[in-house]
Amino acid sequence: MDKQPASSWSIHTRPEIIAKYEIFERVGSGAYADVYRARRISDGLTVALKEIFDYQSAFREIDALSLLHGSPNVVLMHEYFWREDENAVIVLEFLRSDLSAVIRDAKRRKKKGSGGEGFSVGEIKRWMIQILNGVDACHRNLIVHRDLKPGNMLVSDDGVLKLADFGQARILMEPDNVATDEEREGEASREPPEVIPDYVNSSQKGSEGQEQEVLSRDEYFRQVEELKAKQVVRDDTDKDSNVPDGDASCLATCTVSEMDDDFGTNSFAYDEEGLDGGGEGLMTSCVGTRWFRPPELLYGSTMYGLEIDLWSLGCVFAELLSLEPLFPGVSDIDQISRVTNVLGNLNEEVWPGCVDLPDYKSISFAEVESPLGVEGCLPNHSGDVIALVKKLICYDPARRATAVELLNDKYFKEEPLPVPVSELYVPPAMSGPDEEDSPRKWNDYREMDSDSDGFGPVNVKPTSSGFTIEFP
Ligand SMILES: Nc1ncnc2c1ncn2[C@@H]1O[C@H](COP(=O)(O)OP(=O)(O)OP(=O)(O)O)[C@@H](O)[C@H]1O
Repeated sequence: MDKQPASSWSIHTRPEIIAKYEIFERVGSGAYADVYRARRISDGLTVALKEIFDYQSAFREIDALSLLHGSPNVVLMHEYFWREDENAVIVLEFLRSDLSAVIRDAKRRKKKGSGGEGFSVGEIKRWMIQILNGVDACHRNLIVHRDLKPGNMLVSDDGVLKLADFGQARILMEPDNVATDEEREGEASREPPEVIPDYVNSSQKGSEGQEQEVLSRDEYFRQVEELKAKQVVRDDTDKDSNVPDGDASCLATCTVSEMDDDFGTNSFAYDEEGLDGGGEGLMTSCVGTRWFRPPELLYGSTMYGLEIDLWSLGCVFAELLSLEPLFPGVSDIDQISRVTNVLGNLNEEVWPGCVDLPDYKSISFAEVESPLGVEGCLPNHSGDVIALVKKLICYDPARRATAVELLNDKYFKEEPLPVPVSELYVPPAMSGPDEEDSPRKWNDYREMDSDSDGFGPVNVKPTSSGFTIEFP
């Protein structure tokens, strides 16, 4: 979705927000959102204000973060602001860094010879345990994140990792709960309230305020198995059109220059393009970030489940081990080709049923005589850890290990043990303002966003309670 030219300004004109938050500099910008550092006026808490330009993406993020509220390895949503005809703004805990910066720094230190050979085994275990805990929380709640990558794993100064960016997440529902058309119409009018109260002191609640059901391990697996078997999903958030994402494949619809320009690190969700194939419960395959996208999506599947996150998890695991992306494809076809060179050709032997994938017949590669294997991508690593990565990086989604299965693996319990979180190294910010003392003030935005506002020059004057903007 194109950004509105004035979007990055609108947050500063929202009285309900500036009454509660002092907004500083923009700290990030993604495909669907701008993120600002801010201070909660009531108690001085530093927060991130995420202004989301896309309705569907906002709904997804709010729904998922409401369900996941209180999960230690998922970013905390304090509250959100939602008004008709305005961008949604969600208030998140502020985390300064992310795993991609941590990996980049480790790689830089390794190159300079100043920081050893990358992460220690104990560090890798601790990072992975945190990631797995976050993914397990999502999957227990039947939330498929659909865009797991190091850049979406935020990291606090003291080493706590939290999954973030749920703009592409889906909540999978059991078949019995799939809405009828009438129910969907009714739901279309359901919108979050304008402002939801701060969550900080509340107990863990679901998005509708109900107590969050705690699933037993058996119940969790039972639900996952049931979903795997039936593969029925309900999109709770397609309120605009009341249609599922459709069955158009990524290769059919997304192999355009845009896909080739992103160098594999940007996120895509093509839901808003109306990929309406009319199939009940289908999802788009055009999600996620190419380097972390599993084969089923690359081959155009629209019937997938939690397992897509497990493939991405495997890619992140491998990247922690080698400090290099596992499959850095430069196009979708190159992406599939890289996977094939490592895992061998995709056929019924390795994944029964793969011939039914929408794009299976339209993509073929020469026979790969001797695939590299995951071990070939991770030289100098133990057989144990490679076996673990292989449990995630395998063609057949049904064979991928769940997050909780991995967490229970002996690898994480044996020597060398995971280091304490406080011993994880988080690189200092490369640049940027002093967080507490010299925040960028309103006038900075005129310069920062001069290319993105549609207003022309404006006069911003601080006042005792906030600021005023004059449009000459
Ligand atoms: N809670 C937070 N604390 C600090 N910075 C954040 C926070 N959330 C997001 N950011 C920053 O803002 C950037 C964009 O946020 P995010 O990835 O959530 O937006 P998006 O538009 O959904 O992104 P994408 O293009 O990956 O889908 C992040 O890369 C990060 O730098």
